[in-house]
Amino acid sequence: MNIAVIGTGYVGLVSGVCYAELGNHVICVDNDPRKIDMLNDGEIPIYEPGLKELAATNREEGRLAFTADLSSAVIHSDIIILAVGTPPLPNGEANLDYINQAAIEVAEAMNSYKIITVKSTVPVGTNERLAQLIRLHTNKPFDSISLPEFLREGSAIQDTLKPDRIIIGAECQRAAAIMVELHKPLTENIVVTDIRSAEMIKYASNAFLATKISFINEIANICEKVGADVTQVADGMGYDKRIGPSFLKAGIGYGGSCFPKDTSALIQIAGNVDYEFKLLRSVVEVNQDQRFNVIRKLKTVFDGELQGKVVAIWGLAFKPNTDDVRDSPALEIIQYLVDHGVIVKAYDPVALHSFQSLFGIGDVIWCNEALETAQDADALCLLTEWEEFASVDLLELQKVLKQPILIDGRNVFKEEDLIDTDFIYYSVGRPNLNQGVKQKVPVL
Ligand SMILES: NC(=O)c1ccc[n+]([C@@H]2O[C@H](COP(=O)([O-])OP(=O)(O)OC[C@H]3O[C@@H](n4cnc5c(N)ncnc54)[C@H](O)[C@@H]3O)[C@@H](O)[C@H]2O)c1
Ligand SMILES: O=c1ccn([C@@H]2O[C@H](COP(=O)(O)OP(=O)(O)O[C@H]3O[C@H](CO)[C@@H](O)[C@H](O)[C@H]3O)[C@@H](O)[C@H]2O)c(=O)[nH]1
Repeated sequence: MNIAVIGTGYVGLVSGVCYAELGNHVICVDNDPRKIDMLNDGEIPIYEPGLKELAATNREEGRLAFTADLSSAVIHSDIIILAVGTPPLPNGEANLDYINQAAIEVAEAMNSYKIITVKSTVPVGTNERLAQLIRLHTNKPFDSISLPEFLREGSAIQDTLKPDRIIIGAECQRAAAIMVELHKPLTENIVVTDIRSAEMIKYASNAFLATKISFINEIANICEKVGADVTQVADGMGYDKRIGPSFLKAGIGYGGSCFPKDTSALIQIAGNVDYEFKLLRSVVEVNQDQRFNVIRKLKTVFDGELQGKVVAIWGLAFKPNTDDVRDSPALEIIQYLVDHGVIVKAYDPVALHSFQSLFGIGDVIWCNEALETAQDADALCLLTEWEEFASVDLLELQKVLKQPILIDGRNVFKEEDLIDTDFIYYSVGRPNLNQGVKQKVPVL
């Protein structure tokens, strides 16, 4: 098939490259000419393992191209995939300006029948509204498809080439059949639904996963008070097939460009039809507070006095294997520390540059290496579970810190890792370790 993908963010780029990998001819379009120049120079604007190599192969083999010329991409394609951003508005609703604009541009460029597919996450009813908008700008025939995307950053290629399922929301059976054919090589689990249900499946899935995370974080908070270990609890729960083991990692709460925005948007979608989504409101509230456990633990070890302390931060991205810092919990944690007179030293193996631009010059000491960050710090907080941190020599780390205080926001270390160290160690939902395993202390 000839496919035009509009928008070269995570979703547009990864799905464009993967459709090319399946043997289709793909033109990826962006209205940011710097992105297109980078892509045409063989660079990839985002950090995503394996993407650069896969893009290069498909370009070399003539199946993948990048352009800022939306019209010519539309003219030469049978399927148009809209993958532009739908970021949150201040009230939590999805901002549909980009997708409206992209739809109009596509309509104005149309020269013949097209299948117009929406991969962006959009509120229920948006596909129908976009179809009306398109009809106002063209008299050429088209069919609408809702094709929600479920990839995760950091494992986006694997998620796209081997998805758990493909959801195709369609009114027209012929267009649905073409989309089924396109995705057949990826999975047997292709579910065709009506358009509104497809739109809802995306929000419901993200909201459910966010609920699992807030649930386990609350269990972790209770574990801390009753002396249980949340990692063992989650493990024990996960064997129940009805529960499953995934998304039960307690930590500092979820971040990223999707869960925070999509949970807020779903609360708004419900509110717009006069339904208060109480459960999801609580999920968001729990998540918002969870990150501050790191601060509460720091306050406890420093007897409430943070002013003038040097705190090292390991990990800025909202999860490992991405340089995306959108809605990363690290942002608020660091801002709080800076606002309360803490000298913050921060490091991330990949996301440092995206993060730096969000802070004032001189607010934070940015470091290029993990141990250098910890040097002479009064405490170290681990906020993203990058592989690199798990393999650090803890005796070496203890030596460079001014005080051996480690707040592990992601439960990276195990009790046995701390044997022979003098760390005062706080993690999430597990017994605190005071001076290695020598003394277990009551939890905060
Ligand atoms: N990031 C993810 O992991 C992920 C996963 C699943 C679904 N989604 C959803 O997919 C959508 C895209 O997310 P993203 O993170 O890739 O977005 P993004 O904001 O990173 O990228 C969007 C791109 O679209 C371009 N763009 C905007 N308007 C355009 C236009 N008129 N013509 C051409 N290009 C245009 C922008 O320049 C930008 O490069 C969102 O709705 C998001 O919720 C994201
Ligand atoms: O057990 C867990 C799992 C995840 N997280 C956190 O949850 C956030 C999101 O993680 P993840 O879901 O792996 O990454 P995303 O790339 O944001 O992917 C989510 O959001 C995408 C955008 O909608 C969807 O496509 C994906 O299916 C959905 O998993 C991160 O901050 C993680 O640290 C936890 O705290 N505990």
